[in-house]
Amino acid sequence: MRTSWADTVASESSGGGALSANSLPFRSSYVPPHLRNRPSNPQPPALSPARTPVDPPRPIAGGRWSGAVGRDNSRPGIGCGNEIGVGWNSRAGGWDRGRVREPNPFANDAAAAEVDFGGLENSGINFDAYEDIPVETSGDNVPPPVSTFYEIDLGPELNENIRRCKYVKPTPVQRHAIPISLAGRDLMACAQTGSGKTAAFCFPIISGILRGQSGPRQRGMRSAFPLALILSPTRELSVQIHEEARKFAFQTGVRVVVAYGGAPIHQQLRELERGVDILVATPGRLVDLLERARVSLQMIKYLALDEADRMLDMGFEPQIRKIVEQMEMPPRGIRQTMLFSATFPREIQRLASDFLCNYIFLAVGRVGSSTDLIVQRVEFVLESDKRSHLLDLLHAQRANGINGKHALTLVFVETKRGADTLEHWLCMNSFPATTIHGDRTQQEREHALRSFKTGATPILVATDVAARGLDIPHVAHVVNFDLPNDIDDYVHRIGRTGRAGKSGLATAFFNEGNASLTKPLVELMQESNQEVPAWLARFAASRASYGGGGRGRRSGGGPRFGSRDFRKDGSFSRFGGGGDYYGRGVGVGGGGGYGGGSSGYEGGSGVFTSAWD
Ligand SMILES: Nc1ncnc2c1ncn2[C@@H]1O[C@H](COP(=O)(O)OP(=O)(O)OP(=O)(O)O)[C@@H](O)[C@H]1O
Repeated sequence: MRTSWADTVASESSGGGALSANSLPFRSSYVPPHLRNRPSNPQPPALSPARTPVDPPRPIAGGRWSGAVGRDNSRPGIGCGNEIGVGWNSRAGGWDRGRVREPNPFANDAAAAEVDFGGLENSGINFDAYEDIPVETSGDNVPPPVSTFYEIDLGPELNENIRRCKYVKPTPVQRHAIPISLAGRDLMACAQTGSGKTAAFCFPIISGILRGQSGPRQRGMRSAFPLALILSPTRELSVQIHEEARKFAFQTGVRVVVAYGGAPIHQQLRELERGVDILVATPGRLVDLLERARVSLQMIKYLALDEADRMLDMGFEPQIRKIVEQMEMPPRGIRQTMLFSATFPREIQRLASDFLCNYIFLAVGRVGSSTDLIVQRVEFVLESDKRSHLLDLLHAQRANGINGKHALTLVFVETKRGADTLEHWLCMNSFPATTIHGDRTQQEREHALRSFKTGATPILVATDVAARGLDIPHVAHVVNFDLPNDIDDYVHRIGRTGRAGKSGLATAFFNEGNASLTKPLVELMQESNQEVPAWLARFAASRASYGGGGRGRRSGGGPRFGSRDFRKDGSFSRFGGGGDYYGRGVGVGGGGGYGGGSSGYEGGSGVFTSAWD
């Protein structure tokens, strides 16, 4: 039987394999990391009564909120009460690893490595490609970056898992974001697609939980009390973050659970009942669990919003606001909040600042820019010619053997129906394809993604539900069969290729219907050192000359790449009270493609629902 490397390492680290599976004591109750050094407490936790924002959760003696005991003075939280407890709970020797029966989260990696991608795979992560990238930080007392993981005291278990993930050195966003978060600071971080943002927020959370000493929690309680909440806009992305976080938390005792819509809730409830330290969720399902009182946010210390600009976008913001402000979550300054995305329009930054306290703004590369590793091509294709043009591309790709025999191609279209008909047509023309969109059942969506990832159906036709965050190795080509109306959506879509330092190709079919995208597209291409076709440059110039440049963005004017941290714009009002910034009154609405169904998340009739539950 094949044994994975991670299995071997895991059995070595648990005592050289001395314990057989049969000899493992039955794990009768979930013991959170912060309790490993304590005598077991048979009493259920005293649940705090409902609190107002000025009445934070009751500090637990020696806990992070006490502010007096257990503080690591070398890394004080700044200004808002964020602070880090000392010491590695598991380091002190109280945790019996042999007690934890945990499926090996690295097992799928070993299986995936066996799929033949024609020599494409892991030719090595080339993060040197990011070395020269400009980095901007703003805010008070920004902690300095690190160069290696070992400069950061993440703890032995996490370091071991970093090694298992084969991460040799931190990516630029990790170099900056991890020390900032470990110092207890709130963070708004913008870094290019595929640059390692997931680890950048997961590592400090796991490390913080291992250091912390929160209140007790027992298995079988009706409500689960996670310490960290990671919200993401789509089910598939939540599943992916969960898988990643489980790898990072492997053998640490930190328990990660995922909750998302479209999947049976009872199974998720059972998982929650077994205890949870980090809850990864989509907002809709989370609200459901909160309303059923099956999850309580009272103990949340860490809140991370992945794809934060999407989470605070038009239509979604009220739900996030409800979760963050009306569901007993400790207020900002008590919890630590981290927002990550590759794009951060200024008005979304403004909204986001409501959730943050004296935060640091971090931009790795230009805000909203795309990585130079993606070769971007724009071709003029009439609507009526799109199918035959796509077929030509695919035939050429097949004939040239570009990127190996199982190179994956991701094709973005505007509508769910369009996705189905294109998939059918491709299959009829001997190009095995599958599709993912909001009208498919969750089971179908997950099956489609698996089939694509393994190369069984090397073409995936998708709506924007697949545009953000998905990390699918071997996507060699992204085709924008229908371009989005918003340049940020374009950035995220093409970011499904050219990840983790690898190169990729993105082809866009452009015609008069995409006129509003011309200017931002040309700007984006120029700043990513792409060759702009002469016809496109002329078209952009002619539109500019009669004032129809179009922004294709929601940003409401101003230079696109001016000040990155909106606090530097000078266009916001600043009120006292701990250095937070309020610029409300600038709406997010009005054009930009967010109501028209082209880039909305599966919102039929302008209603954004199905990707959210
Ligand atoms: N330090 C590292 N060394 C090597 N690989 C890494 C490192 N950090 C992350 N990766 C890998 O890089 C890939 C991209 O990471 P991730 O999905 O976190 O990117 P991202 O910045 O969140 O992208 P997106 O903006 O599209 O969501 C993943 O396969 C991840 O495992």
